[in-house]
Amino acid sequence: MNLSQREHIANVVASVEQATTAQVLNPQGSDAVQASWLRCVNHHGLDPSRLQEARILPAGQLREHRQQLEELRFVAQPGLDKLYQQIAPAGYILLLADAQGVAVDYLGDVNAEISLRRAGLFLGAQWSEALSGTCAVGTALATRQAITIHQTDHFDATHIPLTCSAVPLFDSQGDLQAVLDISALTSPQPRTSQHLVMQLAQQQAQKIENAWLLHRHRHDWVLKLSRNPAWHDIEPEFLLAFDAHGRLTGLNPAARHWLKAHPQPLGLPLSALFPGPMEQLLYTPQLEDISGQQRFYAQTIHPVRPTPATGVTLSPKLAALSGGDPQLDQQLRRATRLLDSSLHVLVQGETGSGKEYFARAFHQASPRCKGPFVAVNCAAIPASLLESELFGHLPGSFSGAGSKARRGLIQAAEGGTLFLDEIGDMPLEMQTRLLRVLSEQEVTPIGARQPQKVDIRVLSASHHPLAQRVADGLFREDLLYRLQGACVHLPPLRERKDINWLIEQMLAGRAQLSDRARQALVNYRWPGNLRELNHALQYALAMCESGVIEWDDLPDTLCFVAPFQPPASDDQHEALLRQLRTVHWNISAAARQLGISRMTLYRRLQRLGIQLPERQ
Ligand SMILES: Nc1ncnc2c1ncn2[C@@H]1O[C@H](COP(=O)(O)OP(=O)(O)OP(=O)(O)O)[C@@H](O)[C@H]1O
Repeated sequence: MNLSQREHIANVVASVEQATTAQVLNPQGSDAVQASWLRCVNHHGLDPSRLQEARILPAGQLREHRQQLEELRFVAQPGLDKLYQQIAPAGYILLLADAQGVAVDYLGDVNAEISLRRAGLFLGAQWSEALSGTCAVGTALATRQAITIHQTDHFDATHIPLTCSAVPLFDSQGDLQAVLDISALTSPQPRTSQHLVMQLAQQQAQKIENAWLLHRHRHDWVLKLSRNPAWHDIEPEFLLAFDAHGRLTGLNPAARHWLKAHPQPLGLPLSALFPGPMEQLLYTPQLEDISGQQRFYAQTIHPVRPTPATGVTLSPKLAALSGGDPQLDQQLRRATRLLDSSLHVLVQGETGSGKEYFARAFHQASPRCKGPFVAVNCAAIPASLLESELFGHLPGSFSGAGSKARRGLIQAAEGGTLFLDEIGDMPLEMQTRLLRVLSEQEVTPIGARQPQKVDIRVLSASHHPLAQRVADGLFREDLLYRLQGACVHLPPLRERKDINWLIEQMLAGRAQLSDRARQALVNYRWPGNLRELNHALQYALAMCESGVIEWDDLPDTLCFVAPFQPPASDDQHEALLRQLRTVHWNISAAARQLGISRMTLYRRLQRLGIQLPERQ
């Protein structure tokens, strides 16, 4: 450890002590760097006297992080290249980090690779506050603000030669997804030397956000708005994406700021922002906002027609859910396209149609597969317990909370997927809390003052039509728009063309089906869908003794339904009577000849209405 490192550590320790005291008096008193040092010590348990080398993720893990941000990386690439050309001559490097602080893209001088790698200015470096202390990427992620962490602003004395300027990147849903960072191994001492670097990073970040929105919403209408006509074509100020019904589906951070009076702008109708019908608004070159206070130069980008669904290869984990049913395959192709996005997904389908089964497969196929899958049935947990189950609580925070803190299921799903079944049954006040979790990516356990960061993807399902719940005032519309970032619809079993495949899957080679039994299964309407089919087959497996499931082995509900009162039953009746007569009504002998058990034969007799002759 050199002298300047020792001095730095002493300074951090003294500042944190001082700030801790000051914070008691004035919680808002500390600046961003000092606030971060405090978080490092008090929240992340870091010790400034323990120097940490830069951490670089192994290639396998890095690949996963890169894949998760594939769409953004693809869109950002030209902008990153251009920015690097501007900064490279001055000795700077460029990093694109994901929301966990991992550098997933890197542009730097190959001649300085060894020093850059050692300093962590390299692909795969982990720059979260929790691991590396105060640093531009980590602190930008923690504060959701652009920040320069210059030399001794760093918490860890290892990093004090560096200067780093980072800008958070938000997607069109307002979620912080990445950080753009410009760094250098050495720099002049005054922090003002970094002012222009920060300006460059901010300008490029804004362009990347806009390009990402235009790419992601290419199938929507996008309204470009500017207050200044000269720059309108070059750099529009606000971007607002709308679906075909005129509902806001995405917006850039500037537009979000403009609409800050609406805490949850997604889902707002265009008519809430501008007077007049959508068809007219989208073709008007100058717009006045609904308050009549602001005028904009406007231009509309028309939706690109979606590419044919057949162009997508199904993810194998999702492909395993279908035996080739065209309706389901189409939904699975759509789901495959959603895997890498962070959109929350609403899964629709009748009871028992496999919504939870699908949700598990989706989680397994998604980049979150290493994280947990937590399923919650909102209707099965009493409303009085649901809140603490979901959000967790501190000891003694309500009567019955007990003396121990409890981690909620939302936090249990950290880094993974939360499946909220029967979400339509969630009480309204809890919907408000859930909305906050989704929009802020923070959860506040009951009784806690400080929210805690969470990173979850929510898949939800409901047998209530949610639009109707909204119309009845029982479900928050803004929450619905959050949850249905995308929808997947699972067809009912009666419409599926792959029932034979499903049957084979569920039987898993444990028995075969007679033709008649198969026919009954295929003809039945299956109000309970896959669950009912599974139960019927389990029942039949328990009943059948010969390794072949006969019609009689199926549950009664299947054998006595209208579509399957087989016209063949007269023939069957006659054939069975003939057989019984030839063996003189010896049930065991008849069963042997038919290759079925006596029990099955008795059930068959009962169904066909054949009475045994009275014993003499
Ligand atoms: N793809 C599948 N392959 C085999 N069995 C399946 C499949 N999908 C669902 N099942 C069976 O159907 C049952 C019901 O599935 P699941 O619980 O996913 O339905 P659901 O739509 O979530 O039901 P609910 O609406 O009642 O919540 C499962 O327990 C499983 O036995």
